[in-house]
Amino acid sequence: MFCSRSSMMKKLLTLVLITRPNQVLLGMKKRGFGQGRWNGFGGKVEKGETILEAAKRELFEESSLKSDDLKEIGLIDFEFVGDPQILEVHVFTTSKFEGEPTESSEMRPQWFNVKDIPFDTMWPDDHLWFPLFLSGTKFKGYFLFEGHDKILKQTLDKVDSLPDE
Ligand SMILES: CNc1ncnc2c1ncn2[C@@H]1O[C@H](COP(=O)(O)OP(=O)(O)OP(=O)(O)O)[C@@H](O)[C@H]1O
Repeated sequence: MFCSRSSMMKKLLTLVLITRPNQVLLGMKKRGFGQGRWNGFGGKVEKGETILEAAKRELFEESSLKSDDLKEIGLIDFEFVGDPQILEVHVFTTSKFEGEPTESSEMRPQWFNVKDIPFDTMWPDDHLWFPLFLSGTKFKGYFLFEGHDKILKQTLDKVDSLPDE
């Protein structure tokens, strides 16, 4: 199979943010990448599935929620100094879902008021783009990290549409 240099260097990931009036559902990551931080639900896109399918699957695996209404709202590239692989994170949101948030081996879900989002215990990029997500504005971003706590470079732009739509 032919893989272009850019696709070889990219890892596709999903991130799903579930909302209800004035609240957002976050999960405390219990293990693996981003352990100890609140985040949306998501993970790696597996072979043979679309990005949207991966988003739905990870949402269900990590929170027990199902949704057929995920809308892509953001696209973020993350780069880490010393690592050639870019993480391409597709951010989805919906307020239409079924089920009760349930703790999984990976995530402990909790509703947060939008005025009370625990940015101090989240990835440092989140407080920069959450306002766009919360206001329903589509966005594209790029963040260069040194380690997991420091952003060295960033871009963040509002967009009218995202490539996969
Ligand atoms: C650097 N700044 C960041 N800011 C906000 N969110 C970030 C992030 N970097 C990664 N993310 C998200 O973190 C999850 C990791 O998922 P991750 O545990 O690696 O995937 P998956 O569940 O497939 O893993 P296992 O195969 O079980 O290890 C995934 O939603 C991804 O979008």
